[in-house]
Amino acid sequence: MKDSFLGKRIRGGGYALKGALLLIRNEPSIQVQFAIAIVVTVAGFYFDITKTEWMFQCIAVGMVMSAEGLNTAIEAIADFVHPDFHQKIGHIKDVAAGAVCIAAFVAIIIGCIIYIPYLQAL
Ligand SMILES: Nc1ncnc2c1ncn2[C@@H]1O[C@H](COP(=O)(O)OP(=O)(O)OP(=O)(O)O)[C@@H](O)[C@H]1O
Repeated sequence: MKDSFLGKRIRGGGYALKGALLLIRNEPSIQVQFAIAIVVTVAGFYFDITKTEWMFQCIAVGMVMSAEGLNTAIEAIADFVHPDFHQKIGHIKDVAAGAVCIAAFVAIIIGCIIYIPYLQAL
């Protein structure tokens, strides 16, 4: 079982889960996004949003947190391979942060499309 196809997949899933927990425990930006995810989940139940809205909301939350996780990994690699100041490292980090910015911008638009009509109906 240990080195079987299924065993390797299960072990890989365990490492990935460990990585997700490490991000939530140690990364302030992920912690903020996790808190926002909880708030919008509560809002989703409060306003009784539709199944489609739940799907878009879940995709938006997953997209932002995944992008932030990858950004964190890229920053860690950049600092590991080149701990000193370097223009190229700055560019790499800016581009990685830019990806998070795009994901967050799209998530904000999705949030507005979902919740503005519910807020107007209050
Ligand atoms: N080694 C470096 N060389 C050149 N510029 C850097 C370097 N490290 C950081 N920078 C610049 O500073 C910005 C912030 O980098 P930093 O690694 O502090 O990211 P951060 O977004 O503050 O991440 P975190 O808050 O997760 O530590 C980068 O986007 C880049 O423009």
